[in-house]
Amino acid sequence: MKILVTGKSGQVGYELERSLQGLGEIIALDRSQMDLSDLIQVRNVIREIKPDLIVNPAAYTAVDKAETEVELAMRVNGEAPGLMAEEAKKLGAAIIHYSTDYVFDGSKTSPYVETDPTCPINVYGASKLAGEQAIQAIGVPHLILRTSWVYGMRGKNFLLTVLRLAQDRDELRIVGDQHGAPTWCRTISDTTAHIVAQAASASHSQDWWQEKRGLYHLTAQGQTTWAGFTEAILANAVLPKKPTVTAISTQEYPLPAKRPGNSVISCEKLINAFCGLPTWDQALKLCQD
Ligand SMILES: NC(=O)C1=CN([C@@H]2O[C@H](COP(=O)(O)OP(=O)(O)OC[C@H]3O[C@@H](n4cnc5c(N)ncnc54)[C@H](OP(=O)(O)O)[C@@H]3O)[C@@H](O)[C@H]2O)C=CC1
Ligand SMILES: Cc1cn([C@H]2C[C@H](O)[C@@H](COP(=O)(O)OP(=O)(O)O[C@H]3O[C@@H](C)C(=O)[C@@H](O)[C@H]3O)O2)c(=O)[nH]c1=O
Repeated sequence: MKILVTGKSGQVGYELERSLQGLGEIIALDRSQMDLSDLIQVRNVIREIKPDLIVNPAAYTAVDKAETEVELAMRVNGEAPGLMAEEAKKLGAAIIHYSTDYVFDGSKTSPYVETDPTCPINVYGASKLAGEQAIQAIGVPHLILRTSWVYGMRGKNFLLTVLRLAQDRDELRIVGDQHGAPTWCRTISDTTAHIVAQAASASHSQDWWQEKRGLYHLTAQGQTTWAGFTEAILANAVLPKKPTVTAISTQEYPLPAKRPGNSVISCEKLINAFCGLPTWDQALKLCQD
């Protein structure tokens, strides 16, 4: 099986290249080899490689910048996934795509399930929702995996921001009224590999995709706030001196893009269909080990 992975320098893309080893011929590309803002290039690269499966973690993820780069965010997150799905369909291939908790407005008081209505409150969320809908409209075998608050030991993420700020600050003032599940990028890549292995070992691949295709939530289990996440990061870290953490309200940390208050998404559907998931604090410890 030939597997095309996009965005190989990103957090999830980097881990996917490792997690998918042994499941087929992995062709992992970075932005310079396949730029999702160049739809003609995307089409040509897919036609040249002719993958059996496209795994697409590449995305425009700069949440605040997206508010002013609307057209670019929409092309990369909204249009390119639809084009990839279209090309996959022509090849008889399947596509696995990632989306976000930011497709919701965060007003629900319990975890969001896959059938809950979406209502993004920022451009990034709207662009990711457009990508989901574009794939769903094509009628190709697909999995859309919505995740949240992704971190790892490389790239740009909240964990590394906290460790950097901790070096020269006595106090970290962090939002404590947004709730979600921090998710290690390796949890996402390993779970994806588990699913791909299951699909590959099915006696009738088409029946497997027919049965399993669709939208799933994939995050670590349990929930916290950004302030709670910060406390846990600092507790695991070995530092000469640790700053105190003060939980503040969203209004006290104004940013260009709005964030949902409740970002917790239920993973029951994925757990029942595929495999279990670690709790966010277990995974964080492993990541920081
Ligand atoms: N990060 C998070 O907190 C969350 C992410 N997600 C989703 O999970 C998926 C994986 O995210 P994650 O790995 O964390 O994201 P990262 O920001 O770590 O990586 C994104 C990757 O996409 C690449 N990329 C950006 N623009 C383009 C482009 N025009 N063409 C090709 N590649 C491009 C980046 O390239 P370069 O390295 O050159 O910049 C980078 O390698 C995405 O779909 C994201 O929307 C969902 C919830 C939370
Ligand atoms: C650095 C810092 C951030 N914050 C707040 C701002 C924000 O509400 C929260 C998280 O900040 P960030 O800007 O890192 O997070 P953000 O970019 O909003 O993260 C999101 O990224 C996209 C890609 C997703 O899909 C989401 O699931 C989510 O992970 O922490 C503080 O309160 N104090 C601080 O010192």
